[in-house]
Amino acid sequence: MPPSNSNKPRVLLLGAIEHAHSSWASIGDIADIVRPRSTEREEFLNEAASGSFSDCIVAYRTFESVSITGKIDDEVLSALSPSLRYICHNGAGYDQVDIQACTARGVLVSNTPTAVDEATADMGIFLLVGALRNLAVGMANLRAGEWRGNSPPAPGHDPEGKILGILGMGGIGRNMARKASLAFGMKILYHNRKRLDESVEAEIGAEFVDFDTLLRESDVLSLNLPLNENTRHIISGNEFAKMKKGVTIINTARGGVMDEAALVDALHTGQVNSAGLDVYENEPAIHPGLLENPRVMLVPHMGTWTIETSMKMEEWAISNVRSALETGTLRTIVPEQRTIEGQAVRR
Ligand SMILES: O=C(O)C(=O)CO
Repeated sequence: MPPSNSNKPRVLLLGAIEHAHSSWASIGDIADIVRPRSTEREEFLNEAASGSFSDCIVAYRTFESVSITGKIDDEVLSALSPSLRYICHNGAGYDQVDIQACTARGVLVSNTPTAVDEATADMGIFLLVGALRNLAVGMANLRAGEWRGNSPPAPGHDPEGKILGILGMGGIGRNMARKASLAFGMKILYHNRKRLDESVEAEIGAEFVDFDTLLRESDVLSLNLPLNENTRHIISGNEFAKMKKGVTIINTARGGVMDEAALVDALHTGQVNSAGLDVYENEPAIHPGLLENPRVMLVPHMGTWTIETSMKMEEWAISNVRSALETGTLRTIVPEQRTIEGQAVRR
C-alpha cells in the first residue's frame, strides 16, 4: 500500500486486535492504520522496502506477530526507518524486541507490565499443584480410557509447608508469592537483582536469599524473570546440581531462561522430580524429552490466555499508542529506556 494522502499519522498494526475493538477503532479516528500483507520475515522486509510502511511512526505489535517479522532487530528497524519512533508491544516480556538496537535508532518501546500479573501467577499456581501432584500422568491415562492407568502415577506431594523459591520478584513473582503463601502456607524465599523494600517483603511474607541459597533450599523453584542476555540459561546443569534432589521446577517466564536439554537430563536422573512449563526455548517446538516425560505438565504458553487479561493487555498497549500519537511519550516505556531524557527521540 503506498503512503496515503491523509494528513493523519500512520500506525503499523503487527498482529491482530482480538478484544479491545472499540479502543482500537478510536485510534482509527486519529491515525491511518496500516496492515502488512506479509506472512513471514523475508516477505515483510521486501514489503517494507517497497515503501508500504513509510511514514508509520508507531507500530503496535503482538507476541504472535514474531511469525511475520521475526525478532525486531536492527534489520527490521532499518527497513522501517526513518519514520518509526515508537513500538507498543502487547505483552509484559519484550525479548522479541532488541531494545539496544531500538535505542540506537531512537525508537522507544513500551510493554504492558502488571496487566499480566494475576493470570500468569494463576498459571504458575496451577502448574505448581499439577506438577507436585503428578496430575499430567493421571489426566493422560484417563483420556486414553485407562482410568489411572496400568502403572498409576506415584502419589504426589502437598504444597502445604513446602518452600517455594521465586527467581525474579517482579509483579508476577510477588503475585505468585502472595497466592502460594495465603492459599497453601508455603514458605517463600526469593532472589532478585534488587531486594524488595522490607515492608513489601513483610506484606507478602517473602525472604530474600542469595542465588545459591535459593537453589539449595527450594522444594519448588518458580522462574519469574525476564529473558535477556544476562538471564539466558540462568538455570542449567550446574544449577540443577545445586538443587535439592527431587525439586519441582515451574516456568511461566520464558523458555530461554532455562537450558531445556539440561532440564530433560535432570528429570532423567531424578534430580528434578517434576516440572510445570508454560513456555519453551523454541516455541512452538518442544524438546521431545519433555513431551515424552509424564512428570512434566505442559501448557502451550497460555499464561495470559483469558478474556479479562487479554482485554487488559490490549487496552494497555493501545493506550501507549494513543499516548505516543497525542503526547509523543509512552505511558509504560521499558525500564532500559527510562533514562532517556523526556523520552526525546534522538535522530
Ligand atoms: O506478556 C507476556 O510476556 C506473555 O508471555 C503473554 O503471553
